[in-house]
Amino acid sequence: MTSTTPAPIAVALDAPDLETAVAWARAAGPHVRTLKVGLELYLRCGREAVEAVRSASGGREVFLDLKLHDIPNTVAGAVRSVADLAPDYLTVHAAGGPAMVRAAAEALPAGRVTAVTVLTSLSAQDLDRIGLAGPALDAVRRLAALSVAAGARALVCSPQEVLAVREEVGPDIVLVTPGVRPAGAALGDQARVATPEQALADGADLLVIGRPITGAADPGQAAAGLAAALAPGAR
Ligand SMILES: O=c1ccn([C@@H]2O[C@H](COP(=O)(O)O)[C@@H](O)[C@H]2O)c(=O)[nH]1
Repeated sequence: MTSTTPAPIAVALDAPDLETAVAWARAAGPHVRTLKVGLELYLRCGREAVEAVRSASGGREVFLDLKLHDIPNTVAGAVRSVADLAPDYLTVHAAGGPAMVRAAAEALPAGRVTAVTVLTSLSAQDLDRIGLAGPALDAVRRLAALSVAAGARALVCSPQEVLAVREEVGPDIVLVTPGVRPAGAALGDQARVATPEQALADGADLLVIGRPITGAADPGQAAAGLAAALAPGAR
């Protein structure tokens, strides 16, 4: 089954080797808008992973999830090092501060610097322990606003915060939500989660989904099933 309009899903290709990532990209590519290359794959396979995944998926968008977090000068250099790969999305941690986000945005004028607000694996208790007192939503809103003011064109937040973040940053910023789990799926290490249907209803633009697809016996079929369930007529 091939979906005519690819679903607003970025499949997280968290694979231990390039062969597996390429097989997942080939299987899921026809059904989804975006393929995500994260730290596991990039640190093992490097730039080759981006080219291979793009080509195996038939030219889908590439989301390079490196979550850069360092002083502004170092982050700007890191962004310049991957700019020629032309990622559609490249992540930095919003907690690096406005000067760091601005340095990244200036180094990638053609792509979307995407600021990660608060990791979706962190619960209220975790946030308390690391000294981010108060509800996650407060920190997410604050980091979202400062990142957009510094030039980020996309944000990562949990689906539980997407409504409030949309209200904070308006309609032009792409809101990306990991922590997405189909009803009944295992949470794994994700803490702040919602179903894909709920995330889209609340205004998410792109759902990051990894293990519910890549951990399935048939990742292509899992991606096709999710795409069909999220098609405009099906919701
Ligand atoms: O806050 C964040 C930021 C990034 N991620 C990444 O998304 C995927 C989620 O994979 P699942 O298997 O669906 O849990 C993964 O690559 C993370 O590095 C995130 O989960 N939360």
